[in-house]
Amino acid sequence: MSRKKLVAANWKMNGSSALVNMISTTLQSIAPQVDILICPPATLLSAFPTAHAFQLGGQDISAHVAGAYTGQISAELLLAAGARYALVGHSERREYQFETDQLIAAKVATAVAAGLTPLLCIGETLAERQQEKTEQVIAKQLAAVYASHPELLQKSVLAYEPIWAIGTGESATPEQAQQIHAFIRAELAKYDADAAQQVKILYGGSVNAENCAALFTQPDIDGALVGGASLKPEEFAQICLSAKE
Ligand SMILES: O=C[C@H](O)COP(=O)(O)O
Repeated sequence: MSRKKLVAANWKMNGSSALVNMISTTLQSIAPQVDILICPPATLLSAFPTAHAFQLGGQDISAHVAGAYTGQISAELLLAAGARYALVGHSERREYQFETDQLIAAKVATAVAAGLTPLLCIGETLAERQQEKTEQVIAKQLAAVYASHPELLQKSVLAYEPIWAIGTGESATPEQAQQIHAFIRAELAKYDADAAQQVKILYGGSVNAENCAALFTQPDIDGALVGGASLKPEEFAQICLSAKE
């Protein structure tokens, strides 16, 4: 099964209109050759030029459709601002905003119902890895979303982000990542065997221009979710080019 690679940028709480312009210019010639997604802070979504060959995404989405939810951003608002994807369940939201598996499942369903592609993030902490609980943790995170709603899988993209590798400079090795990606795909096959073969599973955690090529050669790694390196247009462009088939 060949899956086209997707390289996604998560700017987190960084960025500026100057970076929007720089990245748009830098990616102009690259974007048609590889699937690229930029997830800037929501306030910058509308700053992107309307004609661009990459996709835009939100970094989060409300589980609610509309209403009195101060500070939250609905799927409809994201769509109106040009987004076609939304990150859901990033570990920083699970940790700092206390997001539960149940809330994350509701957000995935809300995104799909509105026509946004959810990019669901999963992964284990260092302590969980050291206690050999990685597979158990990931199986639970996946089951929370797909066990009762397997139809959501064919509309999803996933990202495996070991929390110990995020922003630390210590990426998982290609072999470590591949092992977990294969496990994720096997778990997903329990819910929808066809969709499990087609779903893109990105790797995230200290991806940079040096380590991306080796990660992209692994059979179950379908791209990357890039944090820090996505704020450097030239380096991000190199990562995107490495993903070219
Ligand atoms: O969403 C992106 C991930 O958290 C990875 O961040 P990083 O590339 O800075 O480690």
